[in-house]
Amino acid sequence: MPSIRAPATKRTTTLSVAVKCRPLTGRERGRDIVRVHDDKEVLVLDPDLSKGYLDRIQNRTKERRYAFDYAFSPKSSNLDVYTRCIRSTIAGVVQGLNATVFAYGSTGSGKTYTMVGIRDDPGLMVLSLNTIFDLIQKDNSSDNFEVTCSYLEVYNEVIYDLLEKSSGHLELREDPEQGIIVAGLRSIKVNSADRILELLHLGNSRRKTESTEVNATSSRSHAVLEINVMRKQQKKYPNQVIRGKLALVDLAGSERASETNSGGQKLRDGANINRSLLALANCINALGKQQKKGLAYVPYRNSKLTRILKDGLSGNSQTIMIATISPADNQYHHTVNTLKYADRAKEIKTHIQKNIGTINAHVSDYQKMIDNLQGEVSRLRKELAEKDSQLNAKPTEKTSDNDTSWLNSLSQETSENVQERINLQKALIELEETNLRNRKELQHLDDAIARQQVIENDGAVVQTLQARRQVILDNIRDNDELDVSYHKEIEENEKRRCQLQAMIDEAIRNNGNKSYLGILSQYRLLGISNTELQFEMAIRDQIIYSQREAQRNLWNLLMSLGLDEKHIVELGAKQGITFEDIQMSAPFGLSNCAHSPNPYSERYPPSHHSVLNGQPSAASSPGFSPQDGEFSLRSPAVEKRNIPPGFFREEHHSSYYYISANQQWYGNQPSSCFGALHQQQDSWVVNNRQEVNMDSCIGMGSKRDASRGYFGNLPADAASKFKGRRQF
Ligand SMILES: Nc1ncnc2c1ncn2[C@@H]1O[C@H](COP(=O)(O)OP(=O)(O)OP(=O)(O)O)[C@@H](O)[C@H]1O
Repeated sequence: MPSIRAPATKRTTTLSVAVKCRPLTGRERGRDIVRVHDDKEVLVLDPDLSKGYLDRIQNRTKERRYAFDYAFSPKSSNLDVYTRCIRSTIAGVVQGLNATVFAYGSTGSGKTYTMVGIRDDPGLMVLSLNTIFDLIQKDNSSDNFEVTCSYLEVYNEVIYDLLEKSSGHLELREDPEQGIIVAGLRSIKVNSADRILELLHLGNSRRKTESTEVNATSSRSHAVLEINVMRKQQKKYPNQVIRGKLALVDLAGSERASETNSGGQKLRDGANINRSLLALANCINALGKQQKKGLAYVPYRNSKLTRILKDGLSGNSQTIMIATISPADNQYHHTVNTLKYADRAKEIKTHIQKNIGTINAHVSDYQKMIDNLQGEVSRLRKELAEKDSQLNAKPTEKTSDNDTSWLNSLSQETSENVQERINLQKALIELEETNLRNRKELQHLDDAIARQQVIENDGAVVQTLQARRQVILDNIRDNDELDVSYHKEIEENEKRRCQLQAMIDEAIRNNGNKSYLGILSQYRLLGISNTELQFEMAIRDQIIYSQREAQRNLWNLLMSLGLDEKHIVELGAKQGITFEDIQMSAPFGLSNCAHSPNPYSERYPPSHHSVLNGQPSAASSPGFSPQDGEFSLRSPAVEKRNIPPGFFREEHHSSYYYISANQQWYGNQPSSCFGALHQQQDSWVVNNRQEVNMDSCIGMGSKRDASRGYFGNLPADAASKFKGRRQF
């Protein structure tokens, strides 16, 4: 009998930003221009000493002032940083939460010093590890713990395993359950902080560093240390596993070629470092914008670094950014630049939830359809492996070494070309998805404006709607530009594919060796079907991911309809579904719902539209529900009353089926801003108009929604558009 797990509650949290200013180093001759006030404020003075009082009051100086969650002066030690802004987060990792700490700043600003540290001032990596093992030792439950650790670097857009002596190139893979994973990365079981420190030192000795003008030991790669803590319960839920993950990231520093005085390989490294940091900065920008303006496309796919950091930037992670700066006057531009990004990062929201699973967490834990999809994935994988081995089969007639190496490099290039194509196509899908929702909202806004104008020509409501309309138009324009650039990249990719094909055709024409020709043409055919298979696998992974989210929504919906856990379990049993491991964790932000008349409001997950930490969330009002196509303005009075939020996916993508966030509860029945809700068969209706449909809550790509086919969570028009373009 299939069984599903009750989903853990998600909590929306804001990325914490700490700024750390290092002392002037012995190599620096400059003036100290950074001041830290009240442990939160950073003031950067104008490096030009000639500017006086008059310039200042006339706003002609380059003086800049910023406020952050935490700010540390050069006198602060790594332990100070750790105690104030990291330690409490680390405790969550042992309880099954994910956390990311990353240091961001220009070259020589103190990132490695902060993350790794020195003997007398151990860095955040060392301090965090000590805490994890301390907490495990002090834990007085009977739970079993297992700690594993991996350490990688991204150098020139290639991933290496720092725990392997001579690591090959590693690839990223998207797993529907775990998100982005690095295929083949070694994960070592460890029993003490000392053992991890040993591994850390070993890894650091393998890391690519160079001496530059700015920093004697400048890191040329981004390093990610990941610690996984698995907790197996012994008593209450013996088959339950809780997994926490801590990612500690030491980024390479941005630099100017003129400053680092580098050439050749160093210059190329610098360009690559800057490119990936630019990709990170673009993601930070887009995420910051998203919080202020709603849907904006976040270009994670533009670098390996941003793909690896995706969870830390917007997914399931409590994230802390440590922006490191130098106090020297000649670093003014770098310092202000770092602070600008740090300031934007303050807006970023992530959504954390406990990672609870079962020891036998397996596909069979999910509904039958997911089983089928998963089965198909393995079938395709097998087929792929078979085709790969056919490709590698030795030719009957011996080919020369030259031919073999030529074939190998051709094969390598073709597979890179294919991979790039898949990445671009996936990015396009996400982009189109965002745009479709934007256009749908625009359409509803136009309707709402027209309706409202009948009542009041240019009143406050119309103005708010129009302001929102402008924001959506801006987003659409930005996304369209991005769309054009992706299409250009696809054209380039296609050109290269044709060139590769022409090379093969040419070889076929010029080579008299029959079996060699056979291999070449077979290779070409298999290459094409390989691409198709990989693509189908990627799409299926996406569907599985959506299905799991749909299960969460189904659970939440049943809760919202007033059923308690017991009822849901009974209902599930009647349908042949077993709900197990019911672990709805303590509700978050309950204080905000304290006056809710709904007896079940405490179970509600937080939403974009809810009031968080006493602050209305940025995405609130006006409210738009793409699922039911409804647009509504909530009055401030409604906001203040902290209505129980509705249910919807919290990720910015794939949120087609969220349910109206405007429901309020009176007595035992939900109502909405549009009027009372009445239950009619399996859906709720508002004044006879369908509001919440069970089908739509069960989700996209469900059995009842077969028309979506492979394109699971894409609306049919996006899918058909995409299908039309699909030509490898
Ligand atoms: N808080 C600090 N106290 C004393 N010295 C520091 C401090 N922070 C950094 N330094 C010194 O500043 C120099 C540069 O630091 P570090 O190597 O950590 O910079 P980085 O940002 O990692 O640079 P890159 O991006 O080039 O790798 C080093 O000599 C380091 O010892």
